Amino acid sequence: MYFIQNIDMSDAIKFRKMNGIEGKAPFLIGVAGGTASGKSTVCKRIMEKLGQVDMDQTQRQVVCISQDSFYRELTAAEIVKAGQGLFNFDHPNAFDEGLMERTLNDILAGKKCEVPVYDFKNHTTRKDETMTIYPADVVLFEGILVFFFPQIRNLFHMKLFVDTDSDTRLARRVPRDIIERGRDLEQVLNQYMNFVKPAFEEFCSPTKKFADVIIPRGADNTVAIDLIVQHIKDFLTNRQEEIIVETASNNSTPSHVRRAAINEGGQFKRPH
Ligand SMILES: Nc1ncnc2c1ncn2[C@@H]1O[C@H](COP(=O)(O)OP(=O)(O)O)[C@@H](O)[C@H]1O
Ligand SMILES: Nc1ccn([C@@H]2O[C@H](COP(=O)(O)O)[C@@H](O)[C@H]2O)c(=O)n1
Repeated sequence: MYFIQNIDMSDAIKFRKMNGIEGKAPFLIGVAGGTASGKSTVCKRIMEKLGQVDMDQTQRQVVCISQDSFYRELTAAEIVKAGQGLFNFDHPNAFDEGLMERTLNDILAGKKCEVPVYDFKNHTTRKDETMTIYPADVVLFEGILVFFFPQIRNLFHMKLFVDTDSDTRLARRVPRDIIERGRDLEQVLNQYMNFVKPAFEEFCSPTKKFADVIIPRGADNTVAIDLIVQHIKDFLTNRQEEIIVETASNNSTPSHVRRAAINEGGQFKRPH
């Protein structure tokens, strides 16, 4: 107890970040659910309730990544089909599973990562832009098929499924795709009937059975979101307590040396 009271908390957290790379992986949470079920909104609410949204992204303890970043590059012929609403973006083959798995493994190893930014209007990733994901304690990974691929599913420490009824999802998807994703009404409805709905039934809905927590009604379900937030807070508190105890027993390394050990490669390393 004496040790704990004499430790500067901010130093302790930095030390855990340096240590965490070689020691503890971030807590990885998968958030699946049908299109427009509210996956992104649920993740946003979780981040808000944890006070993470207005924070500089290099300082965040909790970060969120979308599976949309991992749509694979299309061939010229596929891009033409996509423009006509004839490409199936809801099939598992539309994703770059390898890149997704490598990125999540890098995140679990505490590395800083560059994640593609997806452009729904052109059906491609932006060539000139990536999003930097800095090491964090908790990482949310959301998308329609995040539980479909066993190698990826098995990486999650906690699995959430956002379960919103399909009429509501369609009613949300139509205006979103027209306003934000550059589609017209006919395109959205054709794509929904030909690909989105059948693929949801074949590939997404069956993955609900893998979830630890099912969230009916998505972001409207404040009780479920509060329970999840409390679970994350407990995890962060336990981790901080471990840091304090470890820092106390490791106190031979002065704090200024530990801080200086944050190297330029974006990875935090233990001092030699
Ligand atoms: N509980 C809700 N009530 C009303 N609109 C919502 C709700 N949740 C999400 N939306 C809206 O529905 C659309 C899809 O939500 P989003 O969270 O992006 O879904 P997903 O990430 O599952 O595709 C967005 O325009 C969002 O603002
Ligand atoms: N070029 C693309 C790529 C994907 N889609 C649709 O996006 C949906 C997944 O995103 P959510 O935010 O809705 O989870 C998926 O259902 C694809 O049909 C697209 O329309 N165009």
